[in-house]
Amino acid sequence: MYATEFLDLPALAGAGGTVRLPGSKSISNRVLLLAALASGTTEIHDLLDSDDTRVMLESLAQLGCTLSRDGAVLRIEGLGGQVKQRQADLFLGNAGTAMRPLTAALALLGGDFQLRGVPRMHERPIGDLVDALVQLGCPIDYLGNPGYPPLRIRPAQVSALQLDTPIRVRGDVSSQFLTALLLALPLAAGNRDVVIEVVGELISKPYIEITLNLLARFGIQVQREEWRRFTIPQGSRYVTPGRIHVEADASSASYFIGLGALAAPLPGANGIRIEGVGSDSIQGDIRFIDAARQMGAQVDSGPNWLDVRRGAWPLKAIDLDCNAIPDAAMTLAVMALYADGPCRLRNIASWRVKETDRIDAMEAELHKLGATVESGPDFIVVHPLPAGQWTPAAIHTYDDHRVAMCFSLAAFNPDRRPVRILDPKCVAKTFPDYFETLFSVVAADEVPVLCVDGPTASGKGTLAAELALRLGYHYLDSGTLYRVAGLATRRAGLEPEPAHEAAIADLARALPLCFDAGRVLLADEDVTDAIRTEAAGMDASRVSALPAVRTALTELQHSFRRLPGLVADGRDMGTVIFPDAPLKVYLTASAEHRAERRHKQLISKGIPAILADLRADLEARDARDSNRSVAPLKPAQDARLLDNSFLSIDQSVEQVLDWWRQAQPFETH
Ligand SMILES: Nc1ncnc2c1ncn2[C@@H]1O[C@H](COP(=O)(O)OP(=O)(O)OP(=O)(O)O)[C@@H](O)[C@H]1O
Ligand SMILES: Nc1ccn([C@H]2C[C@H](O)[C@@H](COP(=O)(O)O)O2)c(=O)n1
Repeated sequence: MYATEFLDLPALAGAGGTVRLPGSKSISNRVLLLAALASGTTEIHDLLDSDDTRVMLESLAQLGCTLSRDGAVLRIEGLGGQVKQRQADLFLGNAGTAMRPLTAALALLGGDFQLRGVPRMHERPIGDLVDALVQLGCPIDYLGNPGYPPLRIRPAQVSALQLDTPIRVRGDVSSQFLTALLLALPLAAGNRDVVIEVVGELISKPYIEITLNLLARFGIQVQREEWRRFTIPQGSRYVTPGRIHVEADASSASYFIGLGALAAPLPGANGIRIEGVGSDSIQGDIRFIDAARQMGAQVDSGPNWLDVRRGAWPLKAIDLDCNAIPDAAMTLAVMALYADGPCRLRNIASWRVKETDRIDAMEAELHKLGATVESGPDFIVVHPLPAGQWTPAAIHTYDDHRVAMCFSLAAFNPDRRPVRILDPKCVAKTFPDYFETLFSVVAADEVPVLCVDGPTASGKGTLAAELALRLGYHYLDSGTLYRVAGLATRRAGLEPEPAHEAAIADLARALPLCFDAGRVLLADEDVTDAIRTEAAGMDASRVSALPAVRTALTELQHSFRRLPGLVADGRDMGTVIFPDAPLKVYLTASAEHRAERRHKQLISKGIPAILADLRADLEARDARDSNRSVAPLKPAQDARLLDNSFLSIDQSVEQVLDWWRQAQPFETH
């Protein structure tokens, strides 16, 4: 996951390949609650691991559920309709799929519970559900604003519940209220039928279908009359299915369906294959494929896979009732930028009470890209954005995972503008590895590189590693490659000198090198410390002066240039290896400061060192590195010079980040 302040997506040029998506959030949290309410052990396969499922799991554990993990399998010992802990203070983050169903279940289980979440959760309505539960006889108090969490649930007597008349609940604000009642009320159906009636037009019906489907898997056969009346038969009892599999998230699939529809195919790949969800899906958002087809995508499907390719191009404009696919429909709003006319997405009032007011959010952010957008209480119209009119934008994500994910599709714009996603870690709600997955199937014409070159002990490695962390970029410490080549040379019994140039180059070309969690492995041997000695540095400097060795290591260095970007440090990053890098920094410090730093560094590791010797060694190394015939150490013509003799590490980092920001075209509004 990218836990950076922002993530810059360079202009993307094409897509192709296979993705396997994480489990469905809606299914995961329903299954967790049902497994907890049932008697016996449920084995859940491929459960989503994300913020929203984590808060549900933590709550169930607090209530006394025993949970155990075995790889991708989670086992839950069900509570059999009882909670072990009758008092608990539960934090549910911003997970509506946890807050609503747990409210209903805990109201019926009897106990003293407080349910709270993040500030946005306290702005998301729950009054209609609470009204229905209070009408039943469950005592629930608002601890903040009436109609919204946080809540306090006090013990109710199941025998005293008012079950003679149907329980009435509104269906036109959030279908989660009905889902919550359907999941919980089997607890009260021991001696009588329990009837729920929906008031108003029920929205997001496919989510109710998921609920009914999963209830049936846990032994509860709800009788449905239209979408107005639901009867839980007398004697209903949760029965664990023993083993249950969570299919991949159909809403998450929408980004990759959109990607296949709008991205030019990569050579050798036949569009995008999505694994884990397909035509057999019980999720309503699978119908997103119909919308994508209407826009021109070619979609083939099997029971648990989808193949998506670009069909009509530009995409075709649509005018669509999106009530059944509210979450996935956000993806359509970004696809609309590539359509042949304005796209109208209707019946999406529920967007206003989701993680953020999604209608306002989408309008504001699409606007930043340069698009013309109109909106109303329950619709949005997005006009296509022609070439020449795209603006590089920093997309505010409102702590809303879907805003972050759908706007990644804007990086395919014809003007080749990069897109900045602010607070990219918000995707952790449902798809923590979204951007990593995206980068595995897309290509950019130009992956940005930030180069840091300079003499030894100037602090290049320290600076470059921190920059990579802050930007979410890959990191190449090119000196390591020469150090390992030097070590391999010694191990082969060779002197690092021109007489052995061809043999050393052969060794360098075939180095069995692997980087693993900050360690450097050479043919499975950890050589991290062995290559850091002063002698190893000197050997590295000597092999690096051999032209054939430099050529042998060029391809390996280029292979580090991967999405979303690279920070590379060395001697010739800006001059030879990545001459097109948008920012090159030449980092220096006086020999005196560098020798002192190295001295401190070695002493802190318990390695004895003499300051004067170190200074002499580093000056000798600088002289060799600067005077060799190929790729000598020198600033690139367009490099920014930074002497950090009197700067702290933080000051150097901030200075370079400042230059980096200046080199980017984003305006942060
Ligand atoms: N601006 C700075 N101020 C003080 N100390 C620094 C600064 N930058 C780096 N250092 C310290 O200097 C030492 C050497 O830094 P580092 O290893 O990053 O240098 P380098 O240029 O990558 O060296 P080499 O080329 O030999 O690999 C480290 O102990 C580091 O913490
Ligand atoms: N791009 C590079 C990186 C390193 N070298 C050589 C020269 C250095 O003295 C030696 C070790 O590098 P360090 O780990 O100290 O950065 O490797 C080079 O020629 N080109």
